[in-house]
Amino acid sequence: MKHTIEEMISTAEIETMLDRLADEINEHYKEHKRLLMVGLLKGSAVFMADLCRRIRGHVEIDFMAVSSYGNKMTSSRDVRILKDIDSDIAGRDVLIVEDLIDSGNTLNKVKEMLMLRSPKSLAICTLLDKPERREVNVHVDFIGKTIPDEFIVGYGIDYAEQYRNLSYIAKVIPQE
Ligand SMILES: O=P(O)(O)OC[C@H]1O[C@H](OP(=O)(O)OP(=O)(O)O)[C@H](O)[C@@H]1O
Ligand code: HPA
Ligand SMILES: [Mg+2]
Repeated sequence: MKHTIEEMISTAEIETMLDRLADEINEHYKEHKRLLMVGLLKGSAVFMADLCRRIRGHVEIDFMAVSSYGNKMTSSRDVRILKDIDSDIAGRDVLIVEDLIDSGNTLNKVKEMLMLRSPKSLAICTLLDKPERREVNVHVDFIGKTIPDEFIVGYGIDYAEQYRNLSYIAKVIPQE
């Protein structure tokens, strides 16, 4: 699809969001023993790298790969688990780190799967939330920013695998 992109959230604004989210997470988990941060590949890789370095105490990171969008702009609702986490999460405090919640299908599926493994707690942190697009309800504990219904890219988030390397977040504008 022919398109252009337009900056929506600057690098400086992302930094401010990261600092605030880290403050909230550090406060929430101040008594924790071994927090496990679970990122959903590939979109959350950049966010995870920046967020985990702001979290204090014993922190472990792990990744899961799930994909529902492929090269399209709408959720297939068929959320496929491509790679599972390596860690045993029974009895652990687990924080899912996600770049973006759109329809909610991805996180709904991941949360359901991880809950079956009896974590001590399971919370969700997302950099961006698009509530207008929700198809299934998911409780989100930490939100960087609520955004309108635009297809976005950058800072780890792609359109057809492009733009993950941008240091800012942009919206995609389709062209004739
Ligand atoms: O709330 P949803 O409608 O499920 O959409 C959100 C998910 O979609 C994108 O991932 P995608 O499946 O494109 O994989 P990627 O992270 O590898 O880009 C994004 O990174 C979220 O994980
Ligand atoms: O806005 C988006 N951009 C990129 N990937 C996505 N997956 C769900 N929503 C989006
Ligand atoms: Mg994607």
